[in-house]
Amino acid sequence: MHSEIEKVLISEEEIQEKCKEMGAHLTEEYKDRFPLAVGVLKGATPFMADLLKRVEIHLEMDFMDVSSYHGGTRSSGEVKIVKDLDTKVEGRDILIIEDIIDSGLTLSYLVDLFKYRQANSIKVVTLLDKPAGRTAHIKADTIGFEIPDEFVVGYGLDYQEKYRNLPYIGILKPEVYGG
Ligand SMILES: O=P(O)(O)OC[C@H]1O[C@H](OP(=O)(O)OP(=O)(O)O)[C@H](O)[C@@H]1O
Ligand code: HPA
Ligand SMILES: [Mg+2]
Repeated sequence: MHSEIEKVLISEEEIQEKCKEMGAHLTEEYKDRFPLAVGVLKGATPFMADLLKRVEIHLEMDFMDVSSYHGGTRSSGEVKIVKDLDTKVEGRDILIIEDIIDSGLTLSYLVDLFKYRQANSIKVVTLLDKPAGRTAHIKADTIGFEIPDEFVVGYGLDYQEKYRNLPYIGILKPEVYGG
C-alpha cells in the first residue's frame, strides 16, 4: 500500500498534533453547551475519532452518510443521502466534521439541510481544505490544513474505496490511476 504513494503530504505526527490543537479550540468554543457532532461518512471517521478524543466537554455523536464521488476523483455534482441522522436537529448546536472540503457541494448540501431542520447553530470543522477545487460558495469555520489542487488519499480519504486506512495524507503515484 505505501509503495503506491508518491509523496506524503501530511504526516501522522502532524495530523495528531493538529487534532490536539483543534480539540482545545472546540473545548473552549463549546464550553457550557452540548453540541451534536455530525460525522460525514465514510471519509471523516478517522479524523472524527482522533479529534473528539481531544474535546473535553460533553457532546453527542451521530453520523450521516452522503456520497457524491462514488469512489472516483471527481464529484458527480449530485449529493445523495445514503444514511440520515438518528438525532433531531431542531434547536441543537451542530458541529459538522469533515475530512475534506473540495468542491464544497457536500458541505453546502448539509448546511442547507440543517438550516431547514432548524438547528440553533451550525459550525464546520474540516481536516483539509482544498480551496482551488471550490464550486460552491462555502467555508469551514475551523480548518486543519490547506492543501494544493491535488487528489489526496489516506486517513479516511479514498480512491476507489482504498487507502482510507493509511495513517497519513498522501498523493498516489500516477500509474495507480492509469491501471
Ligand atoms: O467538497 P466536495 O467536493 O463535496 O468533497 C468532499 C466530500 O467528498 C468526500 O466524500 P465522498 O462523497 O467521496 O464519500 P466518502 O466519504 O464515503 O468517500 C469527502 O469525504 C467529503 O465528504
Ligand atoms: O482529494 C480528494 N481525495 C479523496 N476524496 C476526495 N473527495 C473530495 N476530494 C477528495
Ligand atoms: Mg470518497
